[in-house]
Amino acid sequence: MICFENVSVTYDGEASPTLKDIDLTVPEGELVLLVGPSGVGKSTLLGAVSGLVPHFTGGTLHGRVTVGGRDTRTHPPRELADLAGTVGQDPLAHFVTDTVEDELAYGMESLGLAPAVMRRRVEETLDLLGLAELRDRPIATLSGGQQQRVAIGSVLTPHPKVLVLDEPTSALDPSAAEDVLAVLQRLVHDLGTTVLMAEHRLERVVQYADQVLLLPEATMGPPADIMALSPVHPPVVALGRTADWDPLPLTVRDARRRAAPLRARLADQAPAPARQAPGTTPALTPSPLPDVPSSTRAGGFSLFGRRREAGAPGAATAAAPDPSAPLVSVERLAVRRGRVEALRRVDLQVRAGETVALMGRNGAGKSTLLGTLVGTITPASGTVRVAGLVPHATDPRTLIRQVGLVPQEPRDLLYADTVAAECAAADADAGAPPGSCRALVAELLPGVADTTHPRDLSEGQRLTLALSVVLTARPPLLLLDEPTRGLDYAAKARLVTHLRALAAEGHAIVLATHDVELVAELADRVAIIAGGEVVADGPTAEVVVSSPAFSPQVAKILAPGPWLTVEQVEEALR
Ligand SMILES: Nc1ncnc2c1ncn2[C@@H]1O[C@H](COP(=O)(O)OP(=O)(O)OP(=O)(O)O)[C@@H](O)[C@H]1O
Ligand SMILES: Nc1ncnc2c1ncn2[C@@H]1O[C@H](COP(=O)(O)OP(=O)(O)OP(=O)(O)O)[C@@H](O)[C@H]1O
Repeated sequence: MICFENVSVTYDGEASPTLKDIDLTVPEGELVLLVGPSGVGKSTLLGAVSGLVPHFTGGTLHGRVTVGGRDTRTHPPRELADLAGTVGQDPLAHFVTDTVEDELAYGMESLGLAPAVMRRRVEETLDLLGLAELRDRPIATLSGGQQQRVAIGSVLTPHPKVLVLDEPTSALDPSAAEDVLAVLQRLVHDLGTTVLMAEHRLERVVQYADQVLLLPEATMGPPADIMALSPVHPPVVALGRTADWDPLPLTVRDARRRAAPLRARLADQAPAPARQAPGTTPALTPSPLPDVPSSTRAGGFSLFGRRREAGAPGAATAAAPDPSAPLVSVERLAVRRGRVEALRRVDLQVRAGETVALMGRNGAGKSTLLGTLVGTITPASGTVRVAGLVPHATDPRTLIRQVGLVPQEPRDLLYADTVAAECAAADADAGAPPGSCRALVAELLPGVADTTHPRDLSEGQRLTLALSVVLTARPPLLLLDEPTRGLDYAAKARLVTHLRALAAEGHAIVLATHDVELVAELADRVAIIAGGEVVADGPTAEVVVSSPAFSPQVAKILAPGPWLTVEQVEEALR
């Protein structure tokens, strides 16, 4: 159904091709999973199928890509719309209408489907993707995960023969991801739809794949064969490799069947805490917490995406911190966003050196809570204090000394024309030695070019740049909203090492994430938010294992043992 014949893609200004001599065939009615390290060219390959590469991205494509027999070089994306539905990494770029219901109907309207058919499919899709309550909502007011569901729903309604999906579950909560994958599997099995999907969180998807395509080699084969050699693989495969299980399990169920001897070996041991020893320094030499920068960044944006009032004097002064007091103190917090009561009766305390994960369904209120901590969202009632300051009433230049946010959309933080310029501005803002931010980018994700425009970076590269900009400022409180989209497992591991080291130095970290594996590796505590309220708050090991949706794979495989990560098991077996 999809054919690549000797395909190479070279972006303008690049010396070497991003994709080189790719030959492959995706058969009709199969779900093929595209995997590979961050920045290897997965989105480029998907873009060549949907026709976005090179029609919209620029660059040169050599060779031939056909979808259902149509050559994507001579058929621009609109001439493929009846055949292939595409969801890219940025749902906002995808939307053409303003409300959820209109967006679900739009693709069918352009294809001229009968109104009765359109009505039925919109209703079906609203139910399938849990969007019924949001049907009249303006898309701009939805949470990140809610937007991603709408983007997926809008390509499902026209029933295309081919679906091209770029990290379709990256902003979804674990159960929403399962729902979406179950829908895709049903389309593949019942309607013979062909799905080509790139995804980093293989623990969510690998069991649904008929074949896996690994870049940069462009090797394609059965999932177990490819996972045996792939540098990117989910924890279940890493555990299988550690325990020498053959054949390699791809699902928790398969692994549990083999795990009895391993469980017995581990029975009298306790996991080492998944933390770096205190005093271990991060790869970058720590600089003192920055003073208020005298320069403002070009465009006047602060590190948390708010326009600075140039020259405005500080509205509040930082009180000398009391070391015994929590760095973050939230009491009886309520927040309204339009008609929505996004948070109510929220209490949360975070101390210096603690890492707290906020988890919960899409739309639960996680980003809203981070927004109140960084002062971009004003409470309706209750109190929020960060280092003794009231964030929404504090001058950004004062607050920036205490708190930095990597937003869910890293683009919101980036405005320079090149990676190098972005990093230089971050160093200047933070008062850090020149080169600090650039060194951090290189440490977290090697291979990012200095001269690339942040717009042209891959998803993982762009997130790494945004993370580096904020981490360079080294604020006492670090807020990270879904900090692993687009990151491969190795980049995630390096980020975890860096964040652990910062926590060991006394920085507090609050992250909102659906990445249960990251939480298992990193967080001391987990707070689960549901319907705007904190419904659980406790040590990671206790909270995540009490809910299958938030449990990492290792915990499920080795239950009732207390193990959360492959790293802990490896250490115990040494
Ligand atoms: N329009 C463009 N112009 C120039 N370079 C580009 C453009 N789009 C992508 N690139 C570069 O091509 C490389 C591959 O990017 P691509 O987005 O295809 O990677 P990816 O495998 O999807 O990454 P991720 O896993 O982070 O999403 C990256 O180095 C990126 O900087
Ligand atoms: N500007 C807005 N106007 C109205 N409602 C909004 C607005 N922004 C967010 N909301 C609503 O507030 C609620 C909380 O949204 P929030 O973004 O905090 O959720 P979240 O837990 O971060 O979700 P996700 O996991 O999908 O990112 C959701 O119901 C969302 O639809």
